[in-house]
Amino acid sequence: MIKANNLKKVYRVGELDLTVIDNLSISINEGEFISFIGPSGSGKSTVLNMLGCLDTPTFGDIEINSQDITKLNKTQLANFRGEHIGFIFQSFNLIPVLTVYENIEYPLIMIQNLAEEERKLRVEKLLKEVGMFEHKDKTPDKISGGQMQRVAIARALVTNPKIVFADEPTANLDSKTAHMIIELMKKIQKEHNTTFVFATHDEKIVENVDRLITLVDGNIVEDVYTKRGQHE
Ligand SMILES: Nc1ncnc2c1ncn2[C@@H]1O[C@H](COP(=O)(O)OP(=O)(O)OP(=O)(O)O)[C@@H](O)[C@H]1O
Repeated sequence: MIKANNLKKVYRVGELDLTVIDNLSISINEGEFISFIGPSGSGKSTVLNMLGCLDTPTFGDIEINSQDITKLNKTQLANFRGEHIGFIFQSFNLIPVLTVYENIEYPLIMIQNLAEEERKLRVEKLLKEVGMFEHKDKTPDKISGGQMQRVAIARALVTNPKIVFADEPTANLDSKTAHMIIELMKKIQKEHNTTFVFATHDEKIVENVDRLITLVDGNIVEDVYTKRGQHE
């Protein structure tokens, strides 16, 4: 489903070339619940952004659903991302002037040309799935952080992506809410066979994934299937 070969990412900082990812290769299978872990600055977000088509590698290639995305131009890449990939961020990134309903509907208007009735069906189904139907007409300032992340999850899923990337999705949530959000993502993974790829420091996510990939200084130093992944 995802195959990355010899990825390298170099940032130009002033006069210096800073190599933050160096010769990284990885395969991720359909339906995996997987996380990148590692110290701050080890390159987790950089890898997630490249695999998720938000950023491009300096060298190397990435294949997603048999498409080499490093061959696509900017517009093609944005379209590909809209069709195949969902993103969940630490800071939720909801649009403040739109209601909960409109935030979830937004990718369908922007990316997929769907009839209004089909949009309504999809948005309402997801509102129910993430437990936010009764809050659908509120703006983000009227709901809690956990509820905002539920909306962000629904927004990430509304285009029916096969892969969802989640960068520190629980970092701004209290422990109990974080737990509920992880359970919600696990449920979605099981029911839809959606691949979830996390970057996190959160032990609660680490305890729940099938596979853990440890990054240090932009390299994979460990790639293990957890007991949960082996037995289920
Ligand atoms: N746009 C950029 N320009 C220059 N350097 C960058 C840029 N983005 C990230 N870096 C550097 O790349 C390295 C990896 O950063 P990255 O955010 O991917 O790490 P991370 O493991 O996700 O860290 P954290 O756990 O703190 O979020 C860091 O040294 C960071 O300073």
